[in-house]
Amino acid sequence: MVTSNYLRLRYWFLLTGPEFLCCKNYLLQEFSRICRLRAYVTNYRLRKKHMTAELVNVMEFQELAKKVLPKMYYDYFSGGAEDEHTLRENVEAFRRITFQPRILVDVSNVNLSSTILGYNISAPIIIAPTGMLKLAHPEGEVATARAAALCNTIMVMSFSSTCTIEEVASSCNAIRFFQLYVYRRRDVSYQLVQRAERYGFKAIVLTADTPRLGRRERDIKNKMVPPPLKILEGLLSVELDPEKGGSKLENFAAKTMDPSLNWKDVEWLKSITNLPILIKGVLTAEDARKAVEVGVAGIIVSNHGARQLDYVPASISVLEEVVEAVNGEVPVLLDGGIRRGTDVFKALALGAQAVLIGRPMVYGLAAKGEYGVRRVTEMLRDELELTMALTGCSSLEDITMSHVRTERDRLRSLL
Ligand SMILES: Cc1cc2nc3c(=O)[nH]c(=O)nc-3n(C[C@H](O)[C@H](O)[C@H](O)COP(=O)(O)O)c2cc1C
Ligand SMILES: CCCCC(=O)C(=O)O
Repeated sequence: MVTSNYLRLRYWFLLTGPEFLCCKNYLLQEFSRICRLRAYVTNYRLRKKHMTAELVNVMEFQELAKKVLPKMYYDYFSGGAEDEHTLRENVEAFRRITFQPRILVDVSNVNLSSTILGYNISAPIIIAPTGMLKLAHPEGEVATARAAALCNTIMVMSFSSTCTIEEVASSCNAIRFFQLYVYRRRDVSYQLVQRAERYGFKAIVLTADTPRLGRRERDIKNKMVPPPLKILEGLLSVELDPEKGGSKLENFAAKTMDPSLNWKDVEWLKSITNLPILIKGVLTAEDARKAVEVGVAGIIVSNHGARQLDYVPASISVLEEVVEAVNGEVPVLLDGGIRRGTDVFKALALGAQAVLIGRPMVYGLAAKGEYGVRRVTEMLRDELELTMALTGCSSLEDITMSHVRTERDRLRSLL
């Protein structure tokens, strides 16, 4: 207990130091200084020790992230809702899809380049919005954006960011989309949409699966404390209930998120921005049709990395029916559980135009900063390229449903 509190303080001070220096007590200040120093040294040693070891896949980044992060933060990043059934399913469902490769196809040139909403990217692999990245690395969202720029891909910046829109925008020339949470204080969401547009973000990604935060029991146990969200500086300050136990993040979300958000609000969003709007969190054909009807520019099939409602299906399991319902009217993207280039291929085969990657990017960031995010992106891209070569696809257009065998196919063949 004492050790875990000590660790919590140690890393809290390391990452958010200046905010805490309001403590009047001299002893506490000294304690904080020593804690930060010790955390810095420990972290540095751990990073250095693993710096030389070659990591060969994104799961190894997760192992390294687990070693370098304090438990509270690793649990926040890696955890899911309640029993974490969907968390496991997101990964397992990919494993149940197998390949039907074609042979004797000329694959001496494999082309992965792709276009999303008119923006050219090097591969259909983009960075999902993930909140509070300074808990993973002191350079947080800025390092992530720089990696996106180097890999020539898109970064979706989270509304729950520990850097400001301006910091991220001025850090590099990455193609950036802005993920939006609609707050009870609509003026806060309004202001941030305006700023994103002004600072060159290319699309708004409206997350629609979070009227309330899912029950994340690891965060409850750890009494997860969110860091200051710099993105909200000057716009909103939230007083967390000191008496309330459990996850302070949950407390924060309950105070900020607008649970009344509904389909009509997409009209409101369209009225305040000229940017294309993608809707994130679609899991059914019905909602996909509604999204098309209200005029969104794209759909992201997602269960929020299994962090919201447990026992929803793995996102890959519902992709086919969403794609059928959308009938090519807008692009369909997918996230959740992608850990291999083979997973990316499977999603593309079932109709996704691109995929978003959440946790692996965070693990890359935690383990090796900007370089780690770049390596994760490159690893997935290289694996996708190899998968294409070995299935007989030299371009993304060549990838079809006939290259994979799903559970649906297996059931059909039994009839
Ligand atoms: C630590 C963490 C923070 C997240 N924060 C956000 C967020 O701020 N906004 C959002 O729309 N989705 C958020 N997500 C969900 C991701 O955008 C994405 O849907 C999910 O991570 C994909 O699953 P994967 O982690 O298995 O790749 C978060 C996910 C994680 C793991
Ligand atoms: C209050 C929301 C935090 C970011 C988020 O969406 C997540 O942790 O899944």
